[in-house]
Amino acid sequence: MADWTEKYRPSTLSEVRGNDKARDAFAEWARSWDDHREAVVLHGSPGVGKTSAAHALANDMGWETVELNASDQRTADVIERFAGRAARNATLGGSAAGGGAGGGDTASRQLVILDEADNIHGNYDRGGASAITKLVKESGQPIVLIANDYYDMSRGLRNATQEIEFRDVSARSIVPVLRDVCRKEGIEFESDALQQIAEGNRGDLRGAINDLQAATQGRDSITVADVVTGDRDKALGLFPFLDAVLKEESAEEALQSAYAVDETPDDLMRWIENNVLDVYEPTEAVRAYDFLANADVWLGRVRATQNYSYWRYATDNAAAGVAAARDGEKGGWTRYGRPQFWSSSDATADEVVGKIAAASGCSVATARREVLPFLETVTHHCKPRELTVAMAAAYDLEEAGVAFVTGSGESTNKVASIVEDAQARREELIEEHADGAFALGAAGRRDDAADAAASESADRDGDDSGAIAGGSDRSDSGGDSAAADDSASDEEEDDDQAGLTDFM
Ligand SMILES: Nc1ncnc2c1ncn2[C@@H]1O[C@H](COP(=O)(O)OP(=O)(O)OP(=O)(O)O)[C@@H](O)[C@H]1O
Repeated sequence: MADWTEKYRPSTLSEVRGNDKARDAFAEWARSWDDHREAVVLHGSPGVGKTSAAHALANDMGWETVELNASDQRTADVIERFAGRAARNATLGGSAAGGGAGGGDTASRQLVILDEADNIHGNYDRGGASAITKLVKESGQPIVLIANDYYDMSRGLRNATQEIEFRDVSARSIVPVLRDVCRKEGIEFESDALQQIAEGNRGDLRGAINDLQAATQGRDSITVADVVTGDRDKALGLFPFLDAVLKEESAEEALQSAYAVDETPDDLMRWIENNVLDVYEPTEAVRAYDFLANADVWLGRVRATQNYSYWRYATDNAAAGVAAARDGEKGGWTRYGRPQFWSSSDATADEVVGKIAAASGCSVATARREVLPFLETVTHHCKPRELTVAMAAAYDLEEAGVAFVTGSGESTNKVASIVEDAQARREELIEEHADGAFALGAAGRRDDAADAAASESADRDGDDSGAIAGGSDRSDSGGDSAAADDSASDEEEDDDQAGLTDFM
């Protein structure tokens, strides 16, 4: 079953509904691009047609597109390689003569589309943010930045761009889109049912199309009674929920059940994923995995952008999609298994907080409650990288530990390279400690050059015998690092001081 939001994505600007003013302004921006050469920001809520408008415009103009998504790693380097090259690829005779419905230069124009431009601080590294501003200022090709929240973009970027707001799509504009979809899919409808879906989606056309698809799954008509609204008032347990999705309920009902379970979409998806093969036939499972993969993409976007409004698209796919992948209802009893990652992630969590507690001299409870959330925030997705390396070195974390704290995938190259650098850093620190000890023994005084890192910790120890006491008297293995020395020395007064300086 194809995803209707993709199947019915507008292919020309005239099919983008409900934002006529924005659409006209956008077309005008493109037509006059050779005169002003500025990038444009399309901003507005999720699912109102910004990305569709960008692709539709390129189609209308006969321009190619180059797209860089939030899920791509958008460091300065990557931006330069992908977008920069395209953006600077201006033709020598780059004027807009001929070609394309809008008169653009089809032979050479490339529309550079950058998604999630408002997430520059949270998601891009610093190099990425300034690379984008530079790109926008120097581009030889038209650039469209897409953002949910215009004012989350840096002032520099805002000043360097034009701006077009996409408003929430009114129910009045959503209903005809739903009607068109029904006609194309051969589905009879009660107008009130479509009206109800439109109103329930508060301006989000993508959500409305998803709901229509869920509600009409396996039928050829839709009535008001088919459109379930409102949450169930009782929280639903996980096992009844799995029965609902994998065995009993229609797509629409399964979606409502998902809303009634008191779990995040990430966890729901893992439960479903972990159990689907015990219930589904192979052909059903193939279809179900397509939806789970989609759900995973949306969850990735949530993690990358912290935009939790994408959660519902993950739920649409994981619950309604997986239910729709089933051929009819199923019976019987199934021993549902708990997703395995939970126990291992609990074990990893215990190990990580144990290491933090040992290195910092605080209790495990404090490490869990006070220090870990702080580390999770400052090293989210391994950014900034240097800080993540320093943290991994300070607490001697393995890949599972780094992945757990940062929320990055354990098997990624990024995490592996961070752990490698952290180990190199620990070895350097150990060597530095040894040098300091040697210098002290040979010369009878502290050698300035001997140990910049160890001197700080040794001095804080208040122990002039220096690096030897600071470096090797420790019984715990984490004591080799300067960070462990720092924190252990201060443990009595302050056990929640695992600040940046602790492991820098
Ligand atoms: N204004 C619209 N007209 C027609 N279809 C739309 C419109 N807005 C959304 N859609 C439908 O919803 C889908 C998603 O829209 P699109 O990706 O363009 O939204 P968006 O505003 O870019 O959202 P996001 O910020 O989440 O990327 C489209 O593929 C299309 O099916």
